[in-house]
Amino acid sequence: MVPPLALDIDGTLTTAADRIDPRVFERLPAWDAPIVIATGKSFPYPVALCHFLGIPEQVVAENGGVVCADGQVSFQGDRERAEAAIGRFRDRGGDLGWDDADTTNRWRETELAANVDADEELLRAVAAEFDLEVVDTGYAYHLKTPGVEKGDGLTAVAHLLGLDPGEFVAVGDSENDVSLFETAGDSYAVANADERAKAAAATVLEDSYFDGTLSVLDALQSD
Ligand SMILES: O=C(O)COP(=O)(O)O
Ligand SMILES: [Mg+2]
Repeated sequence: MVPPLALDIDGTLTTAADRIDPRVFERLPAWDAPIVIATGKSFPYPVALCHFLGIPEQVVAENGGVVCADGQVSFQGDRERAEAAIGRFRDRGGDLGWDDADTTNRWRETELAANVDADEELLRAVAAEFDLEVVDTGYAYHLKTPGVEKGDGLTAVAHLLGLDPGEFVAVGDSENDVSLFETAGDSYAVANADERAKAAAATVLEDSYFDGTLSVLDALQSD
């Protein structure tokens, strides 16, 4: 029997070119245990991924800010505080680095994100003034409420599914996956992972991006 999975998106289900690896569409729907998609992206992205994979909408979005499973959704974190902080960031000349549509933040409910080209030092200074924290995923800077974490989201989803979070195997690539690795029973960092993720994972994989994730799926299926 294969274990339930907690999978990050960016850097983990993607290629080096930031696309979903096409093999995700073969392997995830065929997985014979629950899958939780745990991401820093806003809620519609993992929901759409689950929808088009044809798997249940079991999702941790916004780094733990949004949790969805069993037809229920809950929220943690203070978007208004993040908005106030971004107001001050802009007053001091900061720019989040998105276009007018800002599809990165448009549907965000509990935190806000800046482009990796944004002024990190200014963002961190403003975050400290508002008792917020900045998480660097390598794909964006997330201005979030401390204590809201993917790992707690996984615990919430697991309980909704009648599972223990320790039954899950987690795969991820960046510091926003550290809590996921600490919560799951086993954890893997892909080879492209940042140093914090590598230090927190039980195993650092030889392969990068979805090649690394696939090596975990193959090994779990042959156990
Ligand atoms: O939203 C991000 O910055 C990264 O998303 P991820 O958690 O799926 O890697
Ligand atoms: Mg990632």
